Amino acid sequence: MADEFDVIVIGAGPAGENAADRAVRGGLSAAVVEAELAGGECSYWACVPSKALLRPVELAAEVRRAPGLTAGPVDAAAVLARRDEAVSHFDDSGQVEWIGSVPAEFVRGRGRLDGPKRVLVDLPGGGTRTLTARHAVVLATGSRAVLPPVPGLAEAVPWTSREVTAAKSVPGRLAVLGGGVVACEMAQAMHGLGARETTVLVRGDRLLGRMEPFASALVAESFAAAGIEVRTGVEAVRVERPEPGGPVTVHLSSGPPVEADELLVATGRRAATDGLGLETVGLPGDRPVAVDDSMRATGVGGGWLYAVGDVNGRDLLTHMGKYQARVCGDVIAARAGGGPDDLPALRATAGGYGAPQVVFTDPQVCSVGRTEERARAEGFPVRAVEYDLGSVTGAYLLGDGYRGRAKAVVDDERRVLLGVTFAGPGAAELLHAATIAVTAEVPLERLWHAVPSFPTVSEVWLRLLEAYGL
Ligand SMILES: Cc1cc2nc3c(=O)[nH]c(=O)nc-3n(C[C@H](O)[C@H](O)[C@H](O)COP(=O)(O)OP(=O)(O)OC[C@H]3O[C@@H](n4cnc5c(N)ncnc54)[C@H](O)[C@@H]3O)c2cc1C
Ligand SMILES: NC(=O)c1ccc[n+]([C@@H]2O[C@H](COP(=O)([O-])OP(=O)(O)OC[C@H]3O[C@@H](n4cnc5c(N)ncnc54)[C@H](O)[C@@H]3O)[C@@H](O)[C@H]2O)c1
Repeated sequence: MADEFDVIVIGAGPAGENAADRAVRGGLSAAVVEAELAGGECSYWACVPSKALLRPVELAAEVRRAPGLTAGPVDAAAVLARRDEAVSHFDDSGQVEWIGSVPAEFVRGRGRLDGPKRVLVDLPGGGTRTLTARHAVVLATGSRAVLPPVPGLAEAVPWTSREVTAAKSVPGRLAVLGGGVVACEMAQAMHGLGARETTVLVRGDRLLGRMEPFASALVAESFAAAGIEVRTGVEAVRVERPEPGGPVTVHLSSGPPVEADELLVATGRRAATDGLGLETVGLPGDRPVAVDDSMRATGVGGGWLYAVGDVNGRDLLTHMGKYQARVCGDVIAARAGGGPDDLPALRATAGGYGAPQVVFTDPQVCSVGRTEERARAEGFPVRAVEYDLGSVTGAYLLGDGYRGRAKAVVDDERRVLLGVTFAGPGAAELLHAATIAVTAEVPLERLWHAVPSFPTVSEVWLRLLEAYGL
């Protein structure tokens, strides 16, 4: 059977769904092809379950900081049950229905390119369906966890982000390889749910290596206080697991080996391009699909191929993938209709200076724009100011021993913000104000008139501006 649509989207994660939605809003027809579950990694094995696991752990920490309240042990079984609800028990019928309501045609199966504007879908029951696109094909296939080539690691069948977010029980002893976002969030969630011996094995010299160093230090301090062991400067050199599912031993470049009941590997992700047929359109199949700011794949004749979300390797974050997808769907509709395709709203430029991101640890770490190190490396005339969040009355009132810090990186000539980082319990909701200030390049002299309410944590904005000299 051959079918023709204006736009064919491969991958129904948050990015693919949004690309289809915007293209249809622009007057085009669309088909969305999905090999596993509509909603993608984010809904079932990433953002949603990880935050469902973290929230009670975070709340217990909040309660412990509040005088007069007592936090009992977290009921792991209840938290896992709530997580199951949050992932709809791996039933994607709600998402499939939503795609139908766009309206777009949902096609279940594994899609692959077969030359320009042609997509072959391997159907779950066998057989292949051929789809052709009148205007565009959008790749939105996401990313997959990487297993580094450590001897014995693959044979040990460790957990990746998929298994830890879908865990049916909590191991007593957990070793975590990696020091990035997945490692930190999941170490904290599992430890809070009962993994009494949790050991994080970090190759570099600190956790969250892409964040401001003070944020890494605050998370490390919190982990130490909670009893999560962090070993920095260590490489896994060999992994042993004599019995499938039994204890696992990680041998390290220095120091004693770590024995655990489960090993989580959280050492980054790679674009999901396997078997996607990129070679049939002249693209390499072993790397993210490079795109321009309209999300059009570079190096493909005719300009009909686009890539949004994790698969283009730009910013591996759901909100950034969805943002790219809105631009992509709109720009495809504009180009199909012969309208102007170069309006500012038709270019995804937000990632270029540093995407907003929240790490949902306790303390939360959130940042937007450039770190001081990056701003200096890019040659900006930088002046950075910091302030102790715990000294802000609104933060002090949140609980005993509130620990946090904020930093603003300022372009000292233009007197606009290049980046902002907050680390502290409940800091996540501070981030969007920073995102607006950084994105809109609000001059500090204007920001001075944005008066934060008393007593809120946002008063740190005033303190940062005072520290700068206003
Ligand atoms: C543990 C964890 C926690 C995270 N937490 C957050 C968070 O809190 N906030 C945040 O912003 N980001 C978070 N992320 C990142 C976020 O999950 C990704 O950035 C996001 O899912 C990317 O969306 P996407 O649509 O590009 O890809 P995905 O969500 O990966 O969706 C891609 C879809 O394409 C399908 N697919 C792949 N190949 C084919 C094919 N050939 N044919 C048909 N279908 C195909 C897949 O089955 C999948 O459904 C987290 C990631 C992890 C691992
Ligand atoms: N809250 C959120 O926004 C959130 C949560 C989870 C994941 N994510 C996104 O998902 C993506 C993937 O997360 P991640 O934590 O897997 O990747 P990451 O890139 O954040 O961290 C990977 C870590 O593994 C280390 N590493 C790499 N190779 C290694 C090796 N061979 N041995 C030991 N350590 C090694 C790196 O130094 C780094 O510390 C990130 O880009 C992140 O933005 C976002």
